Amino acid sequence: MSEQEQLRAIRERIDAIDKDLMRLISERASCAQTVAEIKRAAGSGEDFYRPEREAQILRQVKDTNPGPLEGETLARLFREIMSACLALESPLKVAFLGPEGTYTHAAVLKHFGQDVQLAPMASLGEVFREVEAATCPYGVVPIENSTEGVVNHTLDLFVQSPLHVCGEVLLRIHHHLLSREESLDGVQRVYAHQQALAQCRRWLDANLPHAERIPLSSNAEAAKRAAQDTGAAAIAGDTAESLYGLNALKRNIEDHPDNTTRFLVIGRQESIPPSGVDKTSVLVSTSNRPGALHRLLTPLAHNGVSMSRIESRPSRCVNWEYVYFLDIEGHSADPKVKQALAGLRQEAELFRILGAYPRAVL
Ligand SMILES: C=C(O[C@@H]1C=C(C(=O)O)C=C[C@H]1O)C(=O)O
Repeated sequence: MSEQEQLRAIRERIDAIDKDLMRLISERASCAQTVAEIKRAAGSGEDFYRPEREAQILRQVKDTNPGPLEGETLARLFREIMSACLALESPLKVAFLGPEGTYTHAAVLKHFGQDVQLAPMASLGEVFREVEAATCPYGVVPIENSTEGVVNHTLDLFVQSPLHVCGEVLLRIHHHLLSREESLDGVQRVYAHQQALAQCRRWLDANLPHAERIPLSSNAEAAKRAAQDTGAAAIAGDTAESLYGLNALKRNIEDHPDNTTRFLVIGRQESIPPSGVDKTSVLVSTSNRPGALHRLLTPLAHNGVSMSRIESRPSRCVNWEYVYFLDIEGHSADPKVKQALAGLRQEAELFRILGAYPRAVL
């Protein structure tokens, strides 16, 4: 067979596969519609999103991937198929720290897919309020960064909010220096979110030691300003770069190449059923007595439950008293986690399960 004939044959095969894919995806979408009809008929409300089921499907795709595509790549494609199917049932509206172009925006798309309805908010407080007021069923907020640590404002909002955690998103963060200027010599001011300035501190010290660093409410806001301002640059990501038509004077200026931010999905649902690979987040406080924290955490050790994170924040009620945020491995409904939590509850003055939710898959 000549090269032309070989190519024609393989392209015919690809066309036939595409037809099959189209038929199968449409059949899958009809099934999702039927799920919605069954739930509506049973009167079980308009809440069709099932995070634990989505996590299981994505995990299954990664675990049974036959190749040659990467498991992560195949899971991303399935993420979009599910997003489109869910939008057919009922479009999902998600509040996040806007404007469009923030890293939180990118986290929303990574977790929910492209078919989500975006509700950009001006502050983290507004994201919480929007979800509390049921204007949006879900919100996405940054919680910690691998270089800069915890986002204190988010933790403080959790202390006062009745909302629950129903998912987590991990996003590799690449920062670029974006500007209307043609070269670094023209940059006198750098706008960015405080976290981004901190994550690029060494690069800025070495390359723009004399430029003023101006913290703003978000990186997208910084990009917007840099687009209007001569002599200015912004630190922001890919989405902001294309959205605000800026040049990347330098890409990937983050001090740590594996710079990752973790986001939480917040909602009003009290608990998400176990997906098989889950985490539980808990808020506790204890009196300021010797050994109090040790006693508080003992039930975790006794039940063989591992804690992946502990953060403390001032309680804001009494000086030098703290609340602790714990992330533990497993779901609050797993027998040993349940037992550990019961012990913790007895030792703690304040005890609240913020949520049990699937560990990030993508
Ligand atoms: C189809 C369902 O609803 C939604 C859509 C899903 C999908 O497309 O696979 C999975 C979970 C839900 O978010 C369901 O409840 O199974």
